[in-house]
Amino acid sequence: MQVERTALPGVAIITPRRHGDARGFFAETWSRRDMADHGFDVDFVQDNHSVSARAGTLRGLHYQAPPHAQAKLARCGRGALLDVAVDWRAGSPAFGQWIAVELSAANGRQLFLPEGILHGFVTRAPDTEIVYKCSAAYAPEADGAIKWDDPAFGIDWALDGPPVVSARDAAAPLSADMPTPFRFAA
Ligand SMILES: Cc1cn([C@H]2C[C@H](O)[C@@H](COP(=O)(O)OP(=O)(O)O[C@H]3O[C@@H](C)C(=O)[C@@H](O)[C@H]3O)O2)c(=O)[nH]c1=O
Repeated sequence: MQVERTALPGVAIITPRRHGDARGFFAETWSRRDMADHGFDVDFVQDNHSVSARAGTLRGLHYQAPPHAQAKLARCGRGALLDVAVDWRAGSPAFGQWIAVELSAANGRQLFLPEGILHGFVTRAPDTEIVYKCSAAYAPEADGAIKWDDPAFGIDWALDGPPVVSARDAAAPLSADMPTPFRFAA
């Protein structure tokens, strides 16, 4: 697998090797051994799968607060999406910075997010599917969201028009009104 570090410490683009043949391809989409060899020591306990019917559907920016914080490994099983990570760890050299990576069924890329990173994405094609591994179980009482268009972050979602968002995401607070519960650990 190929590992590309990003400007956010601990956030990486992972591209598994695809073994192509006349039938198609084979890929290991998650290997604990290979991830550990690259310095990612993470123990996933839950897999999530969502499908968004319309292109321009935006989910985020989401987190689970400690002690239920989640590292995630996301990939796109069908269609294409722009995956966004925002560093929300107090004391991080990249605090408040964001990156966006195109994940698609075609490019096979994955995005690894450590704890303390806000996660969101916008779909680029109808019926786009995302699957992601999480290092902590769902804990509704710790589930949180920050407004996707928070001016403190200034994320360029490259939208054509207003996105499709959930009622919860439309009403999410700004980061200025929600102190981060995360601390950066180098
Ligand atoms: C996240 C989650 C939701 N649910 C339920 C709660 C709710 O009834 C329904 C839909 O939840 P949501 O609207 O929060 O789904 P969604 O907006 O897709 O939330 C997800 O967004 C992306 C960006 C993430 O990073 C995820 O961690 C998660 O927060 O599913 C679970 O049962 N388990 C879970 O782990």
